[in-house]
Amino acid sequence: MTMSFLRRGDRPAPSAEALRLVSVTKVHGAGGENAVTALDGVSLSLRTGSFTAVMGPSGSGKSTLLQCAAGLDRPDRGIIMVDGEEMTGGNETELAKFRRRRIGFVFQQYNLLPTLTVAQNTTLPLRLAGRRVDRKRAREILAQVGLADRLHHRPDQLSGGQRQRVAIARALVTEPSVVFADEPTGALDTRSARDVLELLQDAVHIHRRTVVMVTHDPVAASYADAVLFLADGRLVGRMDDPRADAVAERLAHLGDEVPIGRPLADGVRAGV
Ligand SMILES: Nc1ncnc2c1ncn2[C@@H]1O[C@H](COP(=O)(O)OP(=O)(O)OP(=O)(O)O)[C@@H](O)[C@H]1O
Repeated sequence: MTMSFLRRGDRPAPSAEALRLVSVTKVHGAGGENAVTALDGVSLSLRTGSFTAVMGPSGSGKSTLLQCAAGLDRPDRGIIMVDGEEMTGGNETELAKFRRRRIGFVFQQYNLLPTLTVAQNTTLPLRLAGRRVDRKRAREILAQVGLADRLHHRPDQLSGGQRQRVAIARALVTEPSVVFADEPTGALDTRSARDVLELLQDAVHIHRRTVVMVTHDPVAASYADAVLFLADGRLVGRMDDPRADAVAERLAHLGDEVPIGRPLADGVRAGV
């Protein structure tokens, strides 16, 4: 990697809130006989410049949480605020605009466009948002993720780890308030996974982005500043400065826990 990254413990000063969820509920198939409550009154608050992992058993609602928090899906109830601005109001066009301005995504399967070059994939969100494409900035950001010499390659000429680094550059190019990563290391070998996780750490600790990452992997989660644990659509625990072995241990006992947080006057739960 070409970037250095700060040691854990070198935290930014306490600051503004990047993401807030208030009593967010999502029912898949609402009204039908197969309705599933995937999120059940989830409230949380994440500060700007934090790196949070979301973990929980299969079916606990992690992807649904990410999709709702990122504005890719709409909750049935509750409020989502990004940088103090409510995302949950408005129509589809407004929501898409909001997302393009404020949100970045990294997916497990990269989701790069195969016919575009690395540089073109990276700047695509700027073009979609009708913003000026600053090629120098794109080159800089690709250099930061170690791909300065791959600008004109196409995705099928890259390794999985390199593709995911393009996806990170693409997520960061718009300088979003929050980057959501859904199993970003799920398809990678150990070494490439470490590179990707270090880049996400850099985005947080050097560039003060806010990252929320869903993962099944306790080692990946240990790169975050904190882990939130979900079970049955509810937040049931939080671990600061997570170590992989402690995360694995907590995951193994998740079913034993009760939802955390006592409702506060404004409806936000304490402790999350
Ligand atoms: N489109 C859908 N229609 C019906 N039910 C759904 C839909 N999407 C998710 N669910 C259900 O909602 C619950 C939460 O799903 P979700 O995908 O958010 O869980 P997850 O924690 O991300 O799981 P995994 O770790 O297996 O990816 C599950 O019971 C799932 O079956």
